[in-house]
Amino acid sequence: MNSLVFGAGALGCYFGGRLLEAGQDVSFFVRDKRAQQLMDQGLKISSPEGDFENQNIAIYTSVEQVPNVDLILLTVKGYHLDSVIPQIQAIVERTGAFVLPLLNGMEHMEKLQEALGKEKVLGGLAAIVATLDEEGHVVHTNSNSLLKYGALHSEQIQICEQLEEIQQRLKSTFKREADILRHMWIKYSFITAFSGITSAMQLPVGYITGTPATMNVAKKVIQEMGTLAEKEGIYLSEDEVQGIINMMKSFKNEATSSMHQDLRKGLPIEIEHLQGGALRLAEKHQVQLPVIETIYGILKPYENGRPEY
Ligand SMILES: NC(=O)C1=CN([C@@H]2O[C@H](COP(=O)(O)OP(=O)(O)OC[C@H]3O[C@@H](n4cnc5c(N)ncnc54)[C@H](OP(=O)(O)O)[C@@H]3O)[C@@H](O)[C@H]2O)C=CC1
Ligand SMILES: CC(C)(CO)C(=O)C(=O)O
Repeated sequence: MNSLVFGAGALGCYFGGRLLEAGQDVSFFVRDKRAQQLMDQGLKISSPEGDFENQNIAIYTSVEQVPNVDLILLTVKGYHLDSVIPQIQAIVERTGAFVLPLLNGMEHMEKLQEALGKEKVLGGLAAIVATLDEEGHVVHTNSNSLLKYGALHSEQIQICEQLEEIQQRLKSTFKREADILRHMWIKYSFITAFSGITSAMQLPVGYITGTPATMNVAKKVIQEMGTLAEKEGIYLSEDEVQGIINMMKSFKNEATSSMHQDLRKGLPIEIEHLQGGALRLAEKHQVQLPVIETIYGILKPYENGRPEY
């Protein structure tokens, strides 16, 4: 299988690196600055699952350079999505590749399906805590990594089977899920609470789990996301809702969301893609999400980085 990682940030380099390590044919679609950095420094991963380094990765910066690929791992941020869709579309039209998006959230799914056709877009999510350091190397900080994927159309069965075959050679866990949309909604519910509240508090998760009033806010966000999931045809059981709450408790007190980390660094945040996306879906279904709406309102000024005043 020949894969293209579109967006060589923390997630793309981590999973792309693991696929390379397993002997897969992998290339990276990047912008000029990142291309230079990867050519100068190579791809490096520092991880509890094992360090990895490759000094000679295949890099493309224009759609015309991309060879025949079977799978595109889409690992840009939500706020990049609209600008990359035409490029993805051009690659898919020429190569027939399937797209496995690993972005948090759900709004990208409909946009990608509209642009590429439902048969081309798999379901997927990533559970990992990773970031790029100042040299552009991946730093993976939790103990393991998990990539979940699954078919959303009968034409995707074969590519899922091909992904399953790779698993035994991978240091990361790639897990095929029959009900991938349910898993995506669980992750979306978790991240909407986790990212929104850690960013609004500007404090790590221990201040959610250790403060009953704040934990109550998290529970309300998760309940609101449950209501939304149900409107989208995914019923989250009480056990699943409790599982999402437990997920928050499983993090070390000092851990925090990537949104909070980005906010601290003055970088853009995925507020529109995550909380904004939930509100747009709520409007479509005519439901109210008052707690998410409040968090969205508090964080919106930080959307493009810390405002100067
Ligand atoms: N990091 C994590 O631990 C996790 C992240 N996620 C989700 O995964 C997604 C990606 O996150 P993450 O990897 O952290 O983000 P990063 O910011 O590290 O990476 C995104 C990459 O996309 C690249 N990109 C943007 N536009 C283009 C373009 N036009 N062409 C090529 N490359 C482009 C950026 O390149 P450039 O350098 O040029 O800006 C950047 O390297 C997000 O939705 C996030 O919420 C999910 C689970 C865990
Ligand atoms: C929770 C975490 C770190 C990993 O799944 C994540 O997705 C994020 O903070 O954006």
